[in-house]
Amino acid sequence: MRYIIIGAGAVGGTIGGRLFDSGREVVLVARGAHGRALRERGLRLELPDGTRELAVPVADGPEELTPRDDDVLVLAVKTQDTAGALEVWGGYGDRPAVVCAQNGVENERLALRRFRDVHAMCVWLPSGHLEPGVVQAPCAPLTGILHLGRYPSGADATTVRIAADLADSGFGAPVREEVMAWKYAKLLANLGNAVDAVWGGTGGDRAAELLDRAGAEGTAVLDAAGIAYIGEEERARERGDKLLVQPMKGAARGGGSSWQSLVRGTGSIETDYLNGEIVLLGRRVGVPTPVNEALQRLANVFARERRRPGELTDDERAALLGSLPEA
Ligand SMILES: CC(C)(CO)C(=O)C(=O)O
Repeated sequence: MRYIIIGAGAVGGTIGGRLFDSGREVVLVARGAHGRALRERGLRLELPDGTRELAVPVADGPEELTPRDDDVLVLAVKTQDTAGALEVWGGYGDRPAVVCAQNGVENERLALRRFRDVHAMCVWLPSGHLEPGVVQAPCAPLTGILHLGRYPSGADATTVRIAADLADSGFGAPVREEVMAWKYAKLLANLGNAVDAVWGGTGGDRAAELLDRAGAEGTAVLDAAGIAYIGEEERARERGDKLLVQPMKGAARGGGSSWQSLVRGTGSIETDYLNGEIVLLGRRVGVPTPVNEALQRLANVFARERRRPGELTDDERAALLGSLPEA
C-alpha cells in the first residue's frame, strides 16, 4: 500500500514517519515552511528511544502523483480544513481508500461524499509539531493507539491490512467494527482541548471544573441524542500502561492540538468541531450546553486574534466561569 498523508503535522507526521521507518511506502503532503523543511532536510521524528531523520517523499498536491490502486489517503488535517483538502483531493484516482485520522466526528461524513471506501480512525496519539520539519511523539511502549474501522461501521480486508501495517510500525491498532463509538468517546475527551488552549494549562481547580462540566454536558447530549460511545472505564483500560508519556530530551512543553494551533498562530482552531459538535447536537435535542458554548466562543476569539494560550482577560475569565452552574 502507498500511504499518502494529507497534513503531515503532529499526528500525520508521526503516522507517516513511523510507517516509512518500518519500510512502508509513504508520501507526505505538506506546504509552506513545513513542506520546504521536509523537502530540504527530511522529517525529523523525535521519539523516546531516539530521533529518526527520515527522507520521506513529499508532495504539494495530487498533481505530483500518479494514482495507484493501492493508494490510501490518510486525512490528517484539522477538521476545519477537511472540506478544503477534499476539494483538492476529491478527484484523485478511482477509488483510493480514505482514512480519517482526525479528531471530531464530521470528517468521515465529508469524505464519504467524495469517496466510497472511507475508514474512521480514533487517534490517541499525544504528539507535537511546533517547528517546521520536526515532529515529536513522546509515548512508549506504544507511540499511540489508533482504533480503526470502516465508516460508518464494520471492517473489511483493507481495514485489516492498514491496521496490520500500523501495528508493525509501533502503534496499537485495534480493528473496531463500531469505530464511531470510539470516536464519540474521544470527542468527549477532546472537549478539554479548548480549556487547555484558553487557560494555558495553569488553570488549577477552576479549569478542572470547566473540564468536568464540559464533559457532563457532552455525555448528557450524546445520551439524549441516543449516540453510542465507549465508557470512560473501557477507554482508560485500553490505554492503560501502553501509552505512557516519557521524558524526552529537548522536548518543547506540550499541550493538546488546540493549544498547539494557538502557539503556532495559525489563525484557526478545531473547537467548532469539538465543543461545537456538542453545542450543535445539544441544540438539536434540546439539551443546554452553556460551558461548551462559552469555550467555543472564546477559543475562536483566541484563534482569530492570534493570542497565545492563557492570554485571558479578567472579564473573559469571569464570563467563562459564569457559564458554570451555581454550586
Ligand atoms: C488527547 C490527544 C493529545 C491525543 O491524541 C488529542 O487528541 C489532541 O491533542 O487533540
